[in-house]
Amino acid sequence: MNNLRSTVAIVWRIAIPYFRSEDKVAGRTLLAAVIAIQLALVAIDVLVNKWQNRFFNALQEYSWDVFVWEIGVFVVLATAAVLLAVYQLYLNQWLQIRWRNWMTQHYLETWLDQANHYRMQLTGDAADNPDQRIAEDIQMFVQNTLSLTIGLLGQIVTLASFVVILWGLSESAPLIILGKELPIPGYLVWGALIYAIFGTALTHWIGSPLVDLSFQQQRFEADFRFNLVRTRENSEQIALLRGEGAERGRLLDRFGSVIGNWYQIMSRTKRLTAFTQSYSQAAVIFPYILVAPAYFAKMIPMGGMMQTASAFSSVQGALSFFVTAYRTLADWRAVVARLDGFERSIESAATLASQPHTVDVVHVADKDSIDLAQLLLKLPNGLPLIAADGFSISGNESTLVTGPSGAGKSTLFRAIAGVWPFGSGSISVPAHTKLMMLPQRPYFPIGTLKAAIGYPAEPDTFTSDKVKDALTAVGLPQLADRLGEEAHWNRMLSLGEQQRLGIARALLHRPQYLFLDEATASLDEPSEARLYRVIAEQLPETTIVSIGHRSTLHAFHDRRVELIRDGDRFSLRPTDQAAAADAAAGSGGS
Ligand SMILES: Nc1ncnc2c1ncn2[C@@H]1O[C@H](COP(=O)(O)OP(=O)(O)OP(=O)(O)O)[C@@H](O)[C@H]1O
Repeated sequence: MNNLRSTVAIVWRIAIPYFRSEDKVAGRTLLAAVIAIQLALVAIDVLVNKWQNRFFNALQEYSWDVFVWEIGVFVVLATAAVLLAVYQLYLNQWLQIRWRNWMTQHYLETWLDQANHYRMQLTGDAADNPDQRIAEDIQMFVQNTLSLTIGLLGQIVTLASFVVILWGLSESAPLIILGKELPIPGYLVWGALIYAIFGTALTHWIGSPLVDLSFQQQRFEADFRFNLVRTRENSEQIALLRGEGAERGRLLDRFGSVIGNWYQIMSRTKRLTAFTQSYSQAAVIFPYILVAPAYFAKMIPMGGMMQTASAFSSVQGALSFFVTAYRTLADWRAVVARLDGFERSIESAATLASQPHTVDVVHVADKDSIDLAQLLLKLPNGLPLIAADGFSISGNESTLVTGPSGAGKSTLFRAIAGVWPFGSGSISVPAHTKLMMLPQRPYFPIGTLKAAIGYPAEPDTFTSDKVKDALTAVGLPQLADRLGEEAHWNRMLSLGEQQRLGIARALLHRPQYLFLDEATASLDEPSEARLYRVIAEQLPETTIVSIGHRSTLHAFHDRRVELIRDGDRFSLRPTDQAAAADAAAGSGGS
């Protein structure tokens, strides 16, 4: 029960924002229309039930005129039912796509907001495969929430309407057992109720493991798909390493989980279907058995018996809603749990950035330096990585950061960019200043070359001439004629070419601070030197901060700082101090 209550609370939390959003008028109107049609359909069911009484009595009494009239009545009722069903589905689908559209936009916004997507990965992300949650789970959530709630509402109204009819029929067709009349008021209603309670309890007992199995199935499917995408993305490496065999094994391993879980679902579903099918087959005959004695005792006519059977099946059907919808309910609860986990994961990634014991990145007006104060960067597991205090990167003073591999140079850049939350202390950066980070392997979205270079700006932000100039400046004039070509540029260009494109991006964006994290390391030294000269010429106002291991880079920077080991962490020191520290350590050791 608690479980059900918490699921309903979660569904409410996930579903209600749409009906309060800017699209609320359309959403609420469509929902109201779908509900109104559902109620109208129940009303038609009630009319058809009463019609059955008249129709079968006309048959029994060989009354041709009444028979023809009732056929006409049926045609009208059936036509109305068909039209209502068609428009209910149409409006339902319309509501689904609007709701899904809103939820997808909302999820994309919060997931991509303030690097939440990145922090979610860092924290070991409880929400696996966000792609699946956004692409598939939202769609399933919207579709199943609508079908289940509208279905449930329809069944409640059906129940209320038919219980009254069935109660009345119980009086005209009293219960007769072994020739004796048993005066139980509303016995047909009680019969339907006991039948449905028994069915629901057994269904739940047999089917409850399906919720977990369904959750796992969706996860395994998403894992398998994600690994296929990774194989496709890294196909060159796999081909060069002859890794196809290993890859096949790994993929089949993942697929094995899909299959294994599916077999469990099959076996559970088989048991559940065996029960639900027997249950609904028995439900066809059950009301006839109850009222047959009264019919054969000639206490009710044929029409009365047919009406009773149909009313009984409506009440029993409504009461057995959970039996028939169990499989959908199991899938739906799994989807609800997955979306809930995703929302929580985004929320904790967002709060992680603003917690008191994290790195505080403050934007200060009227200053032109980046200052690190009492900064201690940590790994996600809490171990210290880098300490820096009273350290500044002044505007217009280019800095080269060096240090051993794994010392935390890239992490320092991540912290300055405001995406590394683990640690304490503060980093103040000038307000309204454009910082740009260029990693060793720049990212280019799949699309036109022009859009890929200008990323993350809108594709038309830079004129084609400007982009061509930038390409020529970085030594890629041969790409200048291909600006409109769509491709997967990360896969198509060499790493050196990608790094040149990265610099072209910086030339277009003209940031005040440009952080180059081994962003030219794949180029030969003369080409690297040429690129640094181009940056200095074309971006004279830009402060360069580089990470690099080559000594040839020294010439292009005003000062050097080094990360040197200091106990369990690395400290940031200007190289003259670092050299002194090294010398001291050396003399101490000898
Ligand atoms: N997401 C992460 N989760 C856990 N540990 C991480 C994560 N990112 C980085 N690290 C660890 O932090 C340490 C510093 O990594 P970082 O990439 O900053 O080093 P680096 O000095 O730039 O190294 P290199 O010169 O080899 O590029 C490494 O030990 C790395 O394994």
